[in-house]
Amino acid sequence: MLVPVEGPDSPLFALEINPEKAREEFRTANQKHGGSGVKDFMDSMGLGMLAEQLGELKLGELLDTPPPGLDEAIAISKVMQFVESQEYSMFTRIVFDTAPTGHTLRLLSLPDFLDASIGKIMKLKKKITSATSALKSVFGKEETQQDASDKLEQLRERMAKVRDLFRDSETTEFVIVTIPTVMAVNESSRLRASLRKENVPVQRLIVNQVLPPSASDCKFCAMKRKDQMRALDMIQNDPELASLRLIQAPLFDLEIRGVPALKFMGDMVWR
Ligand SMILES: Nc1ncnc2c1ncn2[C@@H]1O[C@H](COP(=O)(O)OP(=O)(O)OP(=O)(O)O)[C@@H](O)[C@H]1O
Repeated sequence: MLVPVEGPDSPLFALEINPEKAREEFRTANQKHGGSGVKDFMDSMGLGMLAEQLGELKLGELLDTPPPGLDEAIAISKVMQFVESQEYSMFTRIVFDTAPTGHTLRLLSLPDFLDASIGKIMKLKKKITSATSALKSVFGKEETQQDASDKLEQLRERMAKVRDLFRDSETTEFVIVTIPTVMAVNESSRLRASLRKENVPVQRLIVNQVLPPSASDCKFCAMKRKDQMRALDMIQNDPELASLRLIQAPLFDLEIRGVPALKFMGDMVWR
């Protein structure tokens, strides 16, 4: 559910997406009208053999052990739902906080893969539907199996839109956020390379938690800062990252929590 962050008049809203729950919705729709429902129905008519053959198509299993990245796809699909809905047209900006790099990359390369997977699921579904509707027509049963197929088709259409939205530099920007360590910089470089391959627009790189120059005689701080400066140098010399607009965000001595703190930090980062 979309909730205002600061009370009723807040211009800032937040929403947590629970992919597991969304997947459950698909699974339930499938089970109700497809999977076991079909098998029971056919069993009751002495057609268990056919049901078993259909069972070998493992439709249920496809949803139980979804292809990698399906969770992210569903999350994005939910966001797309909001982008399309009139109710959400009041928003000027939608910030999508992605999962760690590996998931994000999977997500970006996913639409094509998923398109094929959904296509496969739907083909199987059609096979089952035509086999059972022949039987149903004999008994005059009108139950439809549209629900699950419709949801999959919807998911597929949304994925296509997401694919386009992510690549539209007029409306979308992918902001990479990293920290000044060698490992994080290397990871960000790989991320940028992958985003480039996928034609996703990137302009800015935020380096968070940069230690301010030490005013005191803190040896640890001086060492740490030197270490961070090395990572920052790496960014300047990295073929993937050097061309990006670099924004440094200092490490604050307090944990950034709550709207006033976030606003304070935001004002510094987005000057
Ligand atoms: N510059 C900063 N100064 C002080 N605290 C910070 C700073 N940046 C982040 N933090 C704190 O570090 C913690 C983790 O931050 P955040 O949730 O932004 O990280 P994240 O990388 O997005 O995490 P995840 O990968 O789990 O989403 C939070 O408690 C946040 O307040």
